[in-house]
Amino acid sequence: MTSKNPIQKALYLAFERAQWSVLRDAVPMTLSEQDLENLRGINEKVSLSEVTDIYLPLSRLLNLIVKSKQQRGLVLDEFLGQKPSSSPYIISIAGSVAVGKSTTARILQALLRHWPEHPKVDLVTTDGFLYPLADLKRKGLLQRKGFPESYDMKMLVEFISAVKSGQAHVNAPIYSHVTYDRIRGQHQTVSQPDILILEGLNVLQTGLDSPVDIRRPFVSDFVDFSIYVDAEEHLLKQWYQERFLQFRKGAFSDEKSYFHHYASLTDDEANAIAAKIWDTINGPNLQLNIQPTRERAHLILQKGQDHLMSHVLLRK
Ligand SMILES: Nc1ncnc2c1ncn2[C@@H]1O[C@H](COP(=O)(O)OP(=O)(O)O)[C@@H](O)[C@H]1O
Ligand SMILES: CC(C)(COP(=O)(O)O)[C@@H](O)C(=O)NCCC(=O)O
Repeated sequence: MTSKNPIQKALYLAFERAQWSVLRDAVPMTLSEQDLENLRGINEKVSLSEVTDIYLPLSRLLNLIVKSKQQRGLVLDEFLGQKPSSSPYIISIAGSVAVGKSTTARILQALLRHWPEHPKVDLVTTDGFLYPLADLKRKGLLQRKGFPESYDMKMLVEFISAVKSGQAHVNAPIYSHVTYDRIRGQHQTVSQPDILILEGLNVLQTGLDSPVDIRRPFVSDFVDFSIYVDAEEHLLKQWYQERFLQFRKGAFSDEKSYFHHYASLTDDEANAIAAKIWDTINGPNLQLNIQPTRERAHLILQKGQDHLMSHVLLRK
């Protein structure tokens, strides 16, 4: 739990890890060896107990919530005397840089696909909606990457609005952590999924947080269920540094990598650079723009040491 800004517990039903995990007993779904193998492929560091204790109960809860929304849609269609129409159910996942949003999103995508009510689950990350690197440099925003002003929010809102309205094919730009930039000429097409998971540090932000046009719709206007992944900042900084070291050994060795010049650093040097990036960009962004949105979420997943989930908080 982040001690500096305690969560308003009165807003939530709070579950300790053990209380939450027993809810998995009611999951009428088992994972085959192959499923487990596939989940391993998402992130080999994620433990099996994390999947069974935390993510299976969560996928069951989400399945019940999505089903009830789908049933409500059918009732509305009958009432209006119209042909069955459907719009994707949108789940958003917010949280700090390096908290594990994309890992959480990919596990949930894999589990939610198992439910017969919603086999088509797409995943989009908001990184692609960062302005291209050249624009960020031109606008002097390189040291503000990840801050609200570094995203093309108009483009993001138009994207999510088009998906929600049931448009047949909607394109999203793709971001590369290797080139540190939007990939030119490539996009991801979203074609009427049953569920869309939208993952990014900004998905709970509104224009009210920064001096931009407050009349325009926000991402959250199109989101049906929002999740915030939370952890104390000293852990987040440590996870960021660990990921930076991993990238240094892997992706940074690619000549196209934006951080290629870091590939030859010692571990200590790389750690110091990652700490500085954290202290000057990602840490301030967390404190100013991300953590203040936490209590807008329907569900908060709280992580402790080793990424283990310690508490689950569900909005009453
Ligand atoms: N459940 C988990 N168990 C172990 N390591 C994890 C877990 N989730 C994320 N990580 C690790 O933490 C780092 C950040 O995760 P990532 O999903 O890339 O975060 P984000 O998308 O929030 O920036 C990565 O090195 C990832 O391997
Ligand atoms: C692209 C990001 C804004 C968001 O990333 P994510 O939460 O997906 O890790 C972030 O990774 C980033 O580039 N931050 C700027 C400072 C840095 O970490 O290089």
